[in-house]
Amino acid sequence: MAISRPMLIGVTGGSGSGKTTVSQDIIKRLEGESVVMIPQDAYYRDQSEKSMTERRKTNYDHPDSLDNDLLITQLKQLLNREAIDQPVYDYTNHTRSSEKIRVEPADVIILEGVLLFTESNLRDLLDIKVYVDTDDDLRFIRRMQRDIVERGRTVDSVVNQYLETVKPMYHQFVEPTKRYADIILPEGGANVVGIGMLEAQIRDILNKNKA
Ligand SMILES: Nc1ncnc2c1ncn2[C@@H]1O[C@H](COP(=O)(O)OP(=O)(O)O)[C@@H](O)[C@H]1O
Ligand SMILES: Nc1ccn([C@@H]2O[C@H](COP(=O)(O)O)[C@@H](O)[C@H]2O)c(=O)n1
Repeated sequence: MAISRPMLIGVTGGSGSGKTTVSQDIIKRLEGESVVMIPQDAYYRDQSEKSMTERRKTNYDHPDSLDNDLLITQLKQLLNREAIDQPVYDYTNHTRSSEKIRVEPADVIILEGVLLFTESNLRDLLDIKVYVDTDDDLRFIRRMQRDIVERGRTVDSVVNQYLETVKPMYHQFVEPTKRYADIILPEGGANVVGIGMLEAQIRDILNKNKA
């Protein structure tokens, strides 16, 4: 039985904090329930008109780099139980790919991304706000390993980007939004107790809405 209104959970925190890991763990724990995950990264602006040199200079940790209007429109569609055609982001080429993913509505929508709580229009849609809080050094190490293996980056490019934009923007735009969180989850995916409590809260809301 579907619940009356889908539940929207926002999982934010710095790059490499474990947002994706936590979100995937929640989805695994909620097996059998109707759950979908939306990455905010899919809504980075299209830059196909720009040269590769220009794309490399973009500040991807500033709120203006994201098309939050499209994200909010599509979230409202999912909340109204309408399917969406979600954009797909290509990190190697720093732009949207030509593909789109059809996402069907679900009872639980997990939205994860670095800049979820900066804009009140987006924040106000979230039923549960989670901030994954992981030390800067761990986040940097994890990002370095991941970006080289999965996002086509070099050691130099990861280090330069981190010092020029990722770190200063984190302290300017991301970390201050911790105060909006309902739940602060230290250590991300390793925090089984915290994730278990989040799972219990989601199940509680689901069961109340099904009754
Ligand atoms: N607790 C952890 N211990 C070790 N590695 C982790 C842990 N959590 C996440 N990672 C790894 O760190 C990288 C970044 O994690 P991810 O969940 O993608 O972070 P985010 O979505 O916040 O950028 C991934 O390669 C992931 O496998
Ligand atoms: N072309 C791009 C677009 C984004 N990024 C970085 O992605 C980070 C957010 O994703 P996480 O999975 O790490 O949360 C963000 O910090 C951007 O710097 C990029 O490097 N290139």
